[in-house]
Amino acid sequence: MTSMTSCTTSEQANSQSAGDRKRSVVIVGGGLAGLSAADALVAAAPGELDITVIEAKRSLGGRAGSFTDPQSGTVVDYCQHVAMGCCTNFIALMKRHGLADQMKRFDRLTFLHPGHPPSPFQPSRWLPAPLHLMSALAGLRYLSAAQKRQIRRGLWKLMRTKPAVIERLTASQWLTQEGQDPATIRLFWDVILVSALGDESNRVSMAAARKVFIDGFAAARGASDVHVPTRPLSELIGQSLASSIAQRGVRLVCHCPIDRLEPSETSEVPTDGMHGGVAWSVDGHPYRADDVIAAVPWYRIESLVQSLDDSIQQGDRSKGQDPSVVAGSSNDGGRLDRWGQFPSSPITGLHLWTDRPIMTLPHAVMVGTLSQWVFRSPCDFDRSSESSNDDRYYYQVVVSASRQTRSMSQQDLVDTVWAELVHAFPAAASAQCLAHRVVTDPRSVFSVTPDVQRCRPPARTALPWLHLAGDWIDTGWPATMEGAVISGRLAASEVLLRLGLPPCPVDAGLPRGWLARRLIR
Ligand SMILES: Cc1cc2nc3c(=O)[nH]c(=O)nc-3n(C[C@H](O)[C@H](O)[C@H](O)COP(=O)(O)OP(=O)(O)OC[C@H]3O[C@@H](n4cnc5c(N)ncnc54)[C@H](O)[C@@H]3O)c2cc1C
Repeated sequence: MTSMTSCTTSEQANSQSAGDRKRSVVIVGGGLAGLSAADALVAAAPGELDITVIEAKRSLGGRAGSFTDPQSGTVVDYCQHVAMGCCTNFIALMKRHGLADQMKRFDRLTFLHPGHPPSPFQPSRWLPAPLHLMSALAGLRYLSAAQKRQIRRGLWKLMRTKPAVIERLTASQWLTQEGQDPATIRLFWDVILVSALGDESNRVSMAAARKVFIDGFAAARGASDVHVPTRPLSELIGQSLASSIAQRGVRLVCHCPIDRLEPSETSEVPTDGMHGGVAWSVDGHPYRADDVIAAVPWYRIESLVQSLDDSIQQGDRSKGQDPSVVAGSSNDGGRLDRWGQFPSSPITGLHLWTDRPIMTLPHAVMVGTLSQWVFRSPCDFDRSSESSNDDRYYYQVVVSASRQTRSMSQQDLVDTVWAELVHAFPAAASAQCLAHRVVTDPRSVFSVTPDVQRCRPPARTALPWLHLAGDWIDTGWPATMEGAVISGRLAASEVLLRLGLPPCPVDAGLPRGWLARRLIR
């Protein structure tokens, strides 16, 4: 990509003379949050800002990335990502950059339980939300009539319950309290929650769970559609999205880890009486800017801002503000040591290459098995497997909150998953698994526990020049591409407010249907 530079060739980042100097913004971290912040800034103040995104790795996109399989040379995602229809800010970002057609939308899922025939799950396109879910729920053949009644009762109660009432409870506490039996929790609520929140119902906050079921299913038709990338994420986000943002005038610097952030002590960053900041690269290069957005994961932020800890704690920017909305004020949300300690949850992607096709469905949700989702090669959706000329067929099985796999050998894991696939897809019985690769990121996502939910900071910090982005800040969303994109827009808004410009809007989601507006509190 021509618009990207590496650390050593990026001296021009600070080279403008004072006279023609534009106000500068450095964004540390080139994942979706950092790219979204750059996109929002360049759109809100075209030509007015000197924007640089600095990324530690050789490529952009962060966790939404891919690797090259050394055996076949094919590029596959570390882990399959999907967005739901309710992820309107992420989808809008892709649309703005002409990439929406590279995500394929599915309004029908298939649930597979080993003891039952396949269950299609397709919400009605005609009934108003939330009634549109009823026929889909009725079609889940592995649930008994009594379990479906329990689920309908639970969903009804959830619609009538305000998030504040349940924010201190875990999902399993609330579900048990509301009379959901363990089998119903395991076969229905957990199936959705573990894949949407990346963690189990006995850990995640019920308020986060409510968001999944209300915003992701009940509030609007189309909210539960899944959008699946048809190209590897490294191409879609790391290259196409990043290039498009660069073409609008954003400088991208890769392979340049930032060591620490400091306030600027020099007049090189003349400001409105407020100092800017300096992002120091590990090789000692200073990137000075009026505003710095730290768009790194929760487990990296502490080391970056360590030297600022005191000033963040003592900053007086919160004067006149609600203390609960300013990171660095004395509430829990401002405790730097808390952010770094957010618990994480692992997700495992099991990549399998077979000698023949094993499934014709594009993807399926697997229930009551170690495997949770299986995807056919997303690049293959528009071709039937039978007509593909490739001599190997690629599948990915995803296991979220995969702590239980830690005690399994890789071979045991592959054997277990393969046996589950053979049971679910008879064609797999005659197929040979030619190669496999297991990729587990132990810090895939932060766990949205009730404690974490209370401590997530806003984009604004007590230091006027420093703003936070990343899926872990307080966006109201769990660790998702949507949360990352919103966080970037919130951080960009802080920069714009300092410039006296209006903040950039955050899309509030799909409009609720008339009945949903009446029923959902
Ligand atoms: C296995 C897995 C499966 C997932 N599945 C889904 C899914 O299906 N749907 C969904 O919506 N979301 C999914 N997610 C979550 C989604 O990937 C993340 O929420 C999102 O990508 C986070 O973006 P981010 O920019 O906040 O953080 P990141 O992507 O982590 O980006 C942060 C960037 O900062 C860089 N960085 C860190 N330290 C420094 C430094 N010192 N200097 C410079 N740069 C630095 C990192 O290299 C990285 O590129 C999944 C995540 C994982 C890991």
